[in-house]
Amino acid sequence: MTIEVNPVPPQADGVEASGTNASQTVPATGPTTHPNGVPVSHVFDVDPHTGFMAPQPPIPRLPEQWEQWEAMLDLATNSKLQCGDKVGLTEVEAQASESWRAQIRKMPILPLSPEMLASPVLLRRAHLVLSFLLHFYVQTLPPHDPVVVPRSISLPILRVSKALDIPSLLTFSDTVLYNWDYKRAPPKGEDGGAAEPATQLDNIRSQTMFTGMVDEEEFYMCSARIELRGVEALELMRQTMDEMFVGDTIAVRRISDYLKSMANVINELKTLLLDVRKQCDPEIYYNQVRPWFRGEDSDNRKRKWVYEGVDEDPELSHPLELSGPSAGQSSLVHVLDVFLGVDHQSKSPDKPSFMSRMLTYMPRNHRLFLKHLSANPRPLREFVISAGDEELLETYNKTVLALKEFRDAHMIIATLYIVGPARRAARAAQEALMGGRELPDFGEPLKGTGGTDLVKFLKDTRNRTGAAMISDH
Ligand code: HEM
Repeated sequence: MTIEVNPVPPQADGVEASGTNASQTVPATGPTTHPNGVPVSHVFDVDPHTGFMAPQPPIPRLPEQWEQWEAMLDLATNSKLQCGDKVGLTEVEAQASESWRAQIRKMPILPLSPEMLASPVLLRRAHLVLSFLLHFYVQTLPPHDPVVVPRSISLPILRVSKALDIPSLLTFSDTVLYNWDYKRAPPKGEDGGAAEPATQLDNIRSQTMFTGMVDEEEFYMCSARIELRGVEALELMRQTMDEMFVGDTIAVRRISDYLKSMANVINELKTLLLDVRKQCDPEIYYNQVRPWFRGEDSDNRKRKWVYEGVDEDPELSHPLELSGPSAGQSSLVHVLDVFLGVDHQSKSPDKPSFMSRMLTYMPRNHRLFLKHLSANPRPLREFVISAGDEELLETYNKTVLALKEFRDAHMIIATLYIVGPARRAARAAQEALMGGRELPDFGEPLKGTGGTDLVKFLKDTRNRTGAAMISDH
């Protein structure tokens, strides 16, 4: 059970926790507990209560020093800026965008300060704010203009991204993991402390959005709920790995029970995914929310994104690839794949698979956690094969089936939210152009925000999941 892992920084063998003040290091492989008793997950910023989500609501605003970034983001959202290629964009809307962009170009290049560089919490909010500004800037441009990101955004976002070791554009961590708050203060839990976030799935909201519409918020919160509900799967995974370490008959029974529970959790993740339909309208999502996410590789006109000033700073380099945010960057789903032994490796050696490309878009410590997990010397799938236990084999297969069914549901959602609206938008555009004559087919396959040929890609990942099931003869 291995996954492809892109190059990681030198601390891969001994990782510093960035979400806490902890400075323990752990080896890159081994059991789920560090020799000095610290759970491995703590070191990787995987919280026992919120998993890959920030353990507490992230800071909603940067300190005064960086107020200009926050103020420009407020201005963009309050002015309800519109994408430059929106059908029927009015002159007033185009001018509002141009005036906002002119202010961005005049904004000074704010330095990061040692305090920010030492604080993951500040860096994450800075990445979030700057990447929303970046996407507002790029996507409001007139469709034929070149994409030149002004220094006031390009230099700080490149520096912040370098410090966090993630790409310099909007990622899943900006829209979901580090972009949440409670709607109301959480009630008290049984122990008198605040109730577990995983019990508060209907009590969470987004902090920052492009449109402020409920459809956009529900799109982010659907993923957030899946991350929080998935925390139980992470715990079951940990318990399974500890039992595999023991490996006797009692351990096999326990693992079987843990896998049964995990299949139930994955079934619930599927329900949470399908629930996105309750408050996120597919046409609104496709036409008004999704266009903001486009990265360089899903630009309709294949424009390059030029980050102004990058050549003037020897510490910086031009980004090599820029895919927009996708829940394909959710570490939780990758972890389930790795744990169950689903193989997403690319079959062509010089072309990394989408799944392995998406690792580079995840927070560094989550990427390292995946690397740690995939280096596990006792993978579950092999354990199940060698145990030769009928019940264990059956529960393992049922858990893999649950993940495959999650992906079946995901294909339904992608069809509903992208394929259908894309057809309708193309038909409407053609009818306007051709006075209702017969339409030609799509010239190119539909692209996901992560730049994939989405229909083929999603079918492939679904089929690869099913292929992990073990036949019993
Ligand atoms: C309206 C909701 C959603 C839509 C329209 C959607 C659409 C897509 C598309 C088009 C892709 C192809 C990759 C790309 O180019 O971006 C993708 C990939 C992916 N999405 Fe979603 N998605 C949605 C919600 C979710 C949620 C809530 C999750 C779970 C956290 C999720 C998990 C994934 C994963 C893991 C992949 C990688 C491919 C795979 O593992 O099958 N998606 N999604």
